[in-house]
Amino acid sequence: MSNSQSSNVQSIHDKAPERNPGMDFDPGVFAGLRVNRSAVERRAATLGKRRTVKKDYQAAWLLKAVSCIDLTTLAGDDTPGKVRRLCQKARRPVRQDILDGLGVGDLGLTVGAVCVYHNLIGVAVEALQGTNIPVAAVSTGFPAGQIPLELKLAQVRDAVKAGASEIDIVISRSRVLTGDWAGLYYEVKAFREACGDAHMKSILATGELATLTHVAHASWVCMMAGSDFIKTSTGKEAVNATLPFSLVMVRAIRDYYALTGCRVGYKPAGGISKAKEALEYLFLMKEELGREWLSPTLFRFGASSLLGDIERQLEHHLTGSYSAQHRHPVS
Ligand SMILES: O=C[C@H](O)COP(=O)(O)O
Repeated sequence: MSNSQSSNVQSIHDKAPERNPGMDFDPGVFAGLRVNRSAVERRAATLGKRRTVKKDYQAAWLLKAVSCIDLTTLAGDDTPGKVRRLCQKARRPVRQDILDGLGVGDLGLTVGAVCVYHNLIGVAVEALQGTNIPVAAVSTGFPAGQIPLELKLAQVRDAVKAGASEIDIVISRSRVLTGDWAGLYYEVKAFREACGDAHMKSILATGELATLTHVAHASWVCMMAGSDFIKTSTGKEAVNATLPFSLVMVRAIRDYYALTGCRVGYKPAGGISKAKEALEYLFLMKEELGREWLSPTLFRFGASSLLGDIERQLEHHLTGSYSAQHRHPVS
């Protein structure tokens, strides 16, 4: 792999994060927007098409994907020990012998963040001391969000106090399903204020929003209310991240940028476990938003098992058994 390819992976990780100040609630901006499902699905299908790309570029893109992972554990059997092990992996996500084999030496490569439940924030903060890896905490009654607003706000403030610098909030799906866009805006804005200096990612739970038009409108409202990232799913819905949901959301991000000049990040999450899928998402970001969004400051995968497959594919890449099914047009 060339020096410029490997330094690209490291330098994107050191950029300052973007912030979104939000804007006044204005339903006129999105009310007329309707999403054509079949057009979106046709476009999504093209992202999954196989084409070949030079093996060196493939490895560089997989390393970039690693730097964009929110390495996640959100399970009932999470323990302090499990979170400490995850943080160790976050510090050195790819085995040194693989990096040496790729010719990139000591890249200083880490994942984008470690994402945990509220009660394990302190453990993760301690285990990541001395690194610049942020701790992300899921909040506001994750995953369903079915608790009172005061409890949600208290949870956000508490997570920040415990050391989380990224807060993944869940929106109230009922506000979307009943068309209460102003209610959604003021709720998310209150979360934004409770986050203080922490970054806020708003989880739409797209699989529970009934229509792609709702996904587009909810994306707009969350961005207007000051979300730094919009995120598809909790990983707990029946349908989580998909390319059609992603297309709708990144196009809303593109249009919000055109209107406000502000870059909002994107986080597909839930069920993304294969290197090939990661490449499809990177391709989507590059095609729809441009290279600027191919950075952990503006793009994250929420994933608990993706890193393992990427590491396996990088290893296969070295041994020459990198499978044709993983070739994909990402450069
Ligand atoms: O936010 C992240 C998701 O909960 C992770 O979902 P996953 O376990 O399907 O990768």
